[in-house]
Amino acid sequence: MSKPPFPPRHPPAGRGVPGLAARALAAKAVAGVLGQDQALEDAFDDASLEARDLALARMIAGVSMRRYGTIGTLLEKLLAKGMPRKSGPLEAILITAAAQILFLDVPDRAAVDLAVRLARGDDRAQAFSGLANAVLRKISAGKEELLAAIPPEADTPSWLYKRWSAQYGEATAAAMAAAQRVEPSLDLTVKADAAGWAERLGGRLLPTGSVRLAHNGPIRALEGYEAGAWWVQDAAAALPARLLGDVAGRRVADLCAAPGGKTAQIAAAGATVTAVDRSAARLQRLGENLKRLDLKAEVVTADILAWKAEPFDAVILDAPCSATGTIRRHPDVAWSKSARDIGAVADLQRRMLGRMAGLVKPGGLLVYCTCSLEQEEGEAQIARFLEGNADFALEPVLPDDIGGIEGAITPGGMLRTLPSLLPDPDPVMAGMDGFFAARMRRKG
Ligand SMILES: C[S@@+](CC[C@H](N)C(=O)[O-])C[C@H]1O[C@@H](n2cnc3c(N)ncnc32)[C@H](O)[C@@H]1O
Repeated sequence: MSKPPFPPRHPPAGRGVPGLAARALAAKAVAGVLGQDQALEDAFDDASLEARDLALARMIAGVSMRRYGTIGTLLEKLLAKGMPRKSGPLEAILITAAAQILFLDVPDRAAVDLAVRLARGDDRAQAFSGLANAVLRKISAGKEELLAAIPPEADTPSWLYKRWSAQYGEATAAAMAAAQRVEPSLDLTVKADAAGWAERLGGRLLPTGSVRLAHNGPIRALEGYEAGAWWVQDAAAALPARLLGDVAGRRVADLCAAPGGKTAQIAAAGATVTAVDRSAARLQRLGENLKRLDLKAEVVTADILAWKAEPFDAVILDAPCSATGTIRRHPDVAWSKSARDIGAVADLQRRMLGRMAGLVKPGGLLVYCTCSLEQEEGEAQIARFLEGNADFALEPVLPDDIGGIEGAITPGGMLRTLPSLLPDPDPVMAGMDGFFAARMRRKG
């Protein structure tokens, strides 16, 4: 599908028409991802909507991106002449309206009417408001039949699906694509008494130690948030720091640390942590998170490609990556990345890893991790690192390190979680992000 032109000129706020402002914001957010590679979440940062409308806009935009492949295929089928050119926000309006009709509990009539109003309110889209009305009514009238003709993998970009089939095999790629179509649960890492918090919050204690809740409302309203008893962290994201073992009393460097999920884990485990990140804004969030959790770390704003320090007992490097493992939580990532991005981040990761040897004491541990499903950013990086650093040896991940999920350990002894792991009869309670981690020890 073509990308919507920019900037979309949406009507001011649709004052007086209930629900219009939420739809306008959802369409703007989707247009931002598709046309400008903006992160979906950034669209909601400065939005001045009431909490209810903001939540609705987020939900509509989220499902629009999660099911963008399906919706795009349908629109291509129904628009005989393709998406009209120079139609401004029309495409984003259609995508977000189709998402409501097909996947949300919103009256179809309201979704269609508000989409037509939005189109009429934009000088580039208004000529196509009749077309929008006709297409959306067709979707509403034939939804079951239209959806039945689209395969589940349509919601994963084909370049990515091909890579996953080649890396993991067709059946696993299909299971991963299917898992990403479901809005995931909320996972928490707790400071202490995970079983007690699972019970108190009506959640479930996972074998890995995380607490899982079927919750998609505001986080701050949950018990224990203000008291700093837990933080939000996908079950898979909580595993790499566990590979450091017992860090109590150790000096540990957390590199590429913000917003601090792993810093909090390591500090809560009793280590003296140095958290390094080059983004001051993200480190500010790390500071706020640690303050709420009543945890401490030395915080350093620096580029780790240049940063020097006395060697540590252990180092964890959570390198910047293509983030393809986070698509179930951030479905926009699927549509804003390309194969080229993988090559670029892999090169940066290689350079970062190249500096790690000097930061680990003899006998100390190095854990490298990324939230990517791409082997160039994982297994291949470690193979290259070990080839060039004979004083490091892989220390294989053991089932006990990760709550016994043997399916997450590669034949080579590295951690490789997939969205299709942790199956559950309730799809919302299933799955985990795609993460890679390897543990290496520097010879003493
Ligand atoms: C995957 S995120 C880290 C997530 C974090 N470890 C956590 O668990 O919450 C990657 C981080 O790398 C940081 N980063 C990217 N390039 C960097 C560099 N050259 N030096 C230091 N930090 C960098 C980014 O600012 C970003 O915060």
